[in-house]
Amino acid sequence: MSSTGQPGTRAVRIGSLIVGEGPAVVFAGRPSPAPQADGRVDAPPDGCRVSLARLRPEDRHDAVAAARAVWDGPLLVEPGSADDLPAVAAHADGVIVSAGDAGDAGDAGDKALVRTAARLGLPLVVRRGPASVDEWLAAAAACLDAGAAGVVLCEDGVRAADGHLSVDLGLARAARERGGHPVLVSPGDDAGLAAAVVAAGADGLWLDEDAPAGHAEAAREAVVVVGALVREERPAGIPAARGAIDRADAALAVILERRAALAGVVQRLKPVGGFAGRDLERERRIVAAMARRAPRLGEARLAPIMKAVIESGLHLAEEARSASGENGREHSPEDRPAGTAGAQALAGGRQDHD
Ligand SMILES: C=C(O[C@@H]1C=C(C(=O)O)C=C[C@H]1O)C(=O)O
Repeated sequence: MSSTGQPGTRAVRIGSLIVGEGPAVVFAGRPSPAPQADGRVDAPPDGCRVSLARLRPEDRHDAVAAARAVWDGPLLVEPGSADDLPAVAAHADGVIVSAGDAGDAGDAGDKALVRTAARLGLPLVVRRGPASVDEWLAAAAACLDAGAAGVVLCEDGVRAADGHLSVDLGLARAARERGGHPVLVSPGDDAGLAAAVVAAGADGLWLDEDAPAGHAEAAREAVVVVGALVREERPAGIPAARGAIDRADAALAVILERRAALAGVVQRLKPVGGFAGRDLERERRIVAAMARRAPRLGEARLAPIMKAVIESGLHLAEEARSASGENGREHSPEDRPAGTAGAQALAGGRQDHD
């Protein structure tokens, strides 16, 4: 955000959410306050999304109103026809349209729908479908010409006859670069692609409306951890800077947990493990290597940090060893470096919550 608190040119506001700068975002499907089978309620996504085309026309207004009744956060709605626009205007924070409808190839009715939607004073999210990058960007330009309050592109991929969804991250990246608009990617219901989406430079993703419970939360974890590593953030105030620090710390926690597990493996394999087998020359080389990637901190500041990190790992290994008897090889919890949600997110794995 700029120093005035307004989003920059790439960023688009959807309700209370800024898309395009700051953290990457996750839109889930229809909002649902329902707890899961184990009584757990998922952490809320950043936004929700309702598509009306697959509902009967007479049910659509109520569907949008029902979504708004249970969800006061950012809400995107995809109208099925111009008749749905009053409900969209009353409740939505953004309108989803198709590049094929907005661009030159759209038929008169579809183009009229997009033009009317653009005049609602809301941002438009333009799905690519089978359009080329040129057609996609031309559709985005047409939406802005028609009065849209900002445009977000969404790479929603192409579904083959066998049901397989092909999402083109390279194309999404090229369109973001060329068009200057934020880009979302829709990886179907596969939260395991969330890390790749953010690593490719997209500003967020949306999941299928029927994605299983827990997938939005898993996608969010991946987006936070990977986003902390790859997204440039220029926070303008203390709350934004603290938010960015929280995301960096989330990634740090995942790495620290993983590192402790790996150091524990070495303790069990070395002839003399734990504090008794400490290797200070190896520790010095670790700090020197890290200083090349963290030159502002440098060796002098990294050394005490890594001393604390290494000693925590040694304490953990010694505790695990005494808890599991003589050799410490059985039942060691640190044998499972991929056991946390964050680590699974980094690995692009799915979260199963059933
Ligand atoms: C892991 C080892 O044991 C100790 C812990 C280290 C670490 O956490 O990186 C490094 C050196 C040793 O003091 C090792 O020898 O590599």
